[in-house]
Amino acid sequence: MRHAHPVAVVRAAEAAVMARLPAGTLMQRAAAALAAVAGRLLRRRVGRVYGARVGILVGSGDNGGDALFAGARLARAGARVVAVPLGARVHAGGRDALTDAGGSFGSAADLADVDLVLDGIVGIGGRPGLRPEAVAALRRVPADATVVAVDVPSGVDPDTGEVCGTAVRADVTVTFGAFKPGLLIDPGAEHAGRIEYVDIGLGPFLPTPWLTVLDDEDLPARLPRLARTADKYQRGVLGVVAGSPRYTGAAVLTVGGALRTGIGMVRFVGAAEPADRVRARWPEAVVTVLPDDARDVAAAGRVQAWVVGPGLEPDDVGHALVAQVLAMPVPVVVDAGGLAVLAADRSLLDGRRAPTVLTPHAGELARLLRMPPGGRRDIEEHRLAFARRAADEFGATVLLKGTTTCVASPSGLVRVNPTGTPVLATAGSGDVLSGVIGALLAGGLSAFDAASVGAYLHGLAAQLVSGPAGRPISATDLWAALPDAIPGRPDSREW
Ligand SMILES: NC(=O)C1=CN([C@@H]2O[C@H](COP(=O)(O)OP(=O)(O)OC[C@H]3O[C@@H](n4cnc5c(N)ncnc54)[C@H](O)[C@@H]3O)[C@@H](O)[C@H]2O)[C@@H](O)CC1
Ligand SMILES: [K+]
Repeated sequence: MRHAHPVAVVRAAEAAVMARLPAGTLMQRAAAALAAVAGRLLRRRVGRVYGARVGILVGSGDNGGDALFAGARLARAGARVVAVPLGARVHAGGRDALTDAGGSFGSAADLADVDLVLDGIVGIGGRPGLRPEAVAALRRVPADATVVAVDVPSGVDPDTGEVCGTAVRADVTVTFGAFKPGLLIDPGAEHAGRIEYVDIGLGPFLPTPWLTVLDDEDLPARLPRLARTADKYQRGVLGVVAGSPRYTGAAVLTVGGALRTGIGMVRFVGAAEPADRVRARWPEAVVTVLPDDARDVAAAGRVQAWVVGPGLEPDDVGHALVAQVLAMPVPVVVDAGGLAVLAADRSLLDGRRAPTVLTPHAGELARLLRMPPGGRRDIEEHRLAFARRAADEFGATVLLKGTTTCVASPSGLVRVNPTGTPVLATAGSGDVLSGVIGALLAGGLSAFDAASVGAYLHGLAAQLVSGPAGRPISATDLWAALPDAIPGRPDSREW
């Protein structure tokens, strides 16, 4: 599992480590690793370091210092290194090291033919946005040069991923001591490119992280355990309240997402039209058709978790359905039309003790939070902050969909999903996701695990069907790929 720490935490850990080490040790560790990555990239690009052309964009702080010391190492290996100062001063030790090693200082015009650029304009000490001289220098960097950001791409807010104005777009970001949240969340994540993490020894001084990213190896231990003796009821039963006479497909997609994630049974509860569609496509689902006034959802039978909302209309019937489901003392996923009902009547969450997972995209969250027009854009630019705020305000686990899906728990933890792909931006893919999360909840996962593991599997399934070329997919393609996205469970050996 990767984890990230905000700047204030990284600074405190750095101070604690620096107090125990000779001055400059951390910067040398950072510079050595940075030079190693740059050397590798140069060998891949031009076959060697000797004679390769390297430009360094140097700001006035220690980020520039890292870049200059790394540049000195590359110059000693024979690279032709030119540094372009962009601030009021440059790191003195780094300046001397570079010139001693045979590197030089020049102007932005000297960047015209570089193979690789080190972005040492600002790191964790920078405010978002770049000054005009930095923007002008970036324009002189050849479009095909390899760009390596030092610690963070300059212009990206390391704590939030926010970008205001121009920011460096890196091929690789070499980050020191800890991932910063802004490297993992768009738009910052997109600017960071591939991230190379360098351990400079901060580990013992970092607190338990509140922001994490699941990796492949984290999955098996986080999936519902499939005990040898479990019957279908013990394995988990999910209730799905979805679809309306107008939107019938959402019900089919949600039930399919749940069944293909692995579950004991799905009980579908809804209006006659979606119920017919579900019966026809998923004969394994147990279907209950509700009367027109939508009374008595609970009479459908016992379940361990509910999904409510895909394809529901936020009318009186929708309200009655969401109210009944949220009144039951089991975990509930609220999606789509269910979120619209909640936005209009937040009191439906009053007194609820069992876990709730809300799965809005930015527009739905703006309505839930009753933001003024433009709220959606605000949320997209500050995804982390709004996901956490909503989790706190609603006392629910909030999965904010988007370019980087963030899952926030009411206790302040966040998981950022690494498997998202733009091919998932297609109608119905959210309905499948709610079924996946519902199945994991019914299987006994916590709300936070169910939402974050669900997002992970959903993204991986999309990647599997769409392939490395990113072939277009439709939501129903995810059904077939879900079983392949689910790794072996730890106790599968029992079989
Ligand atoms: N503190 C440490 O222990 C270590 C720090 N390291 C490096 O040091 C960096 C932090 O260094 P600093 O604290 O000196 O801060 P930075 O170098 O990140 O930036 C601060 C400097 O940039 C200027 N600045 C701020 N915002 C700007 C903007 N938008 N445009 C242009 N200039 C701007 C400031 O006036 C200041 O001079 C890290 O990101 C990392 O690269 C590494 O050497 C590892 C060890
Ligand atoms: K930088």
